[in-house]
Amino acid sequence: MWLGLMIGNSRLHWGLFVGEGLCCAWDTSYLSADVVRQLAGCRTVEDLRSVINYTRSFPAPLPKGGWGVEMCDNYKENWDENLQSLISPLPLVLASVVPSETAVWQSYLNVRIATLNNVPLSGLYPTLGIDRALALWGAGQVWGFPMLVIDAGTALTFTGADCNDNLVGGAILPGLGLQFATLAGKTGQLPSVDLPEQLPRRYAVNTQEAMQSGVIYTLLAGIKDFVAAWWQDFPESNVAITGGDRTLLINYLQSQFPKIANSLIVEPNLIFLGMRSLTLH
Ligand SMILES: Nc1ncnc2c1ncn2[C@@H]1O[C@H](COP(=O)(O)OP(=O)(O)O)[C@@H](O)[C@H]1O
Ligand SMILES: CC(C)(COP(=O)(O)O)[C@@H](O)C(=O)NCCC(=O)O
Ligand SMILES: [K+]
Repeated sequence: MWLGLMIGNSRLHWGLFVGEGLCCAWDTSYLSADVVRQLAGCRTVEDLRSVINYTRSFPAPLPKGGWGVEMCDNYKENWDENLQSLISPLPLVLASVVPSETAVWQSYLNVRIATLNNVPLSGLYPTLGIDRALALWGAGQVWGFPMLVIDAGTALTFTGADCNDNLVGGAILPGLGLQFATLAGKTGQLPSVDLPEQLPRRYAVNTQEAMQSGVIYTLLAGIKDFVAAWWQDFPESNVAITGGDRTLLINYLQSQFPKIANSLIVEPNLIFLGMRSLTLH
């Protein structure tokens, strides 16, 4: 058993694995050095449960048809045994795009840091985000290359590889939350605005809806353009979407560009699908 941890710019993403089987995944906020020490002392899954201030129920097995289901079933059968048999500290594979948060984990004794060198894609440039490389590798492993990954996280990224598992490249822009936060934070009169569940009307007659319209319609047009351009070059390619805003974005896309929405693979755990097949744990 081992833990996968992806440190993103908004929060921590966790996966609990048995071998290459992903048993459950959840998110938390950043943890203090003190909690990291407690985590290292966990001897059972129950300990883990009490130490990590999880935001979703844990352990929440992945939905049927999820990843490593065979492993999970096997794991559930032996649940009691597994509760007793945690190696302590539990092996941790850590990937991070936030160096200041990585430092907090240096005290954890059983940690391996995943780097670009561990990702079997070619043509990676040295400063590429490890989250982007892992998500692309994970998606390509499951659905094949060529592949384009859209990660709707703090930043929104496009990352694509061709049929030779070679990075073609991609793009980075502010994610949905960041766009709204920037508007509210860097102007004198614009308010904080929540992301609407549904696509707002395009022509707004109040400030909040005008901000929602501007950010969302422009982002949707951008996504459409990137995906269309990718399909021109790689007509047979799958396109996968992940990240904390994926569900909202799919809802909006469904209203505005249903063809694109229906052709996207929506998968919250792309990074862990990439992490599970690295040969470092
Ligand atoms: N509980 C939450 N905490 C933070 N962001 C959340 C949460 N639930 C949904 N989100 C959305 O997820 C986005 C961040 O995506 P995520 O993939 O978690 O980021 P990162 O990987 O960069 O840490 C935010 O823009 C926000 O709109
Ligand atoms: C682009 C990112 C900020 C995305 O981070 P996230 O929104 O997932 O937290 C991260 O992948 C990163 O810091 N990348 C380094 C630059 C690059 O990928 O070219
Ligand atoms: K991300």
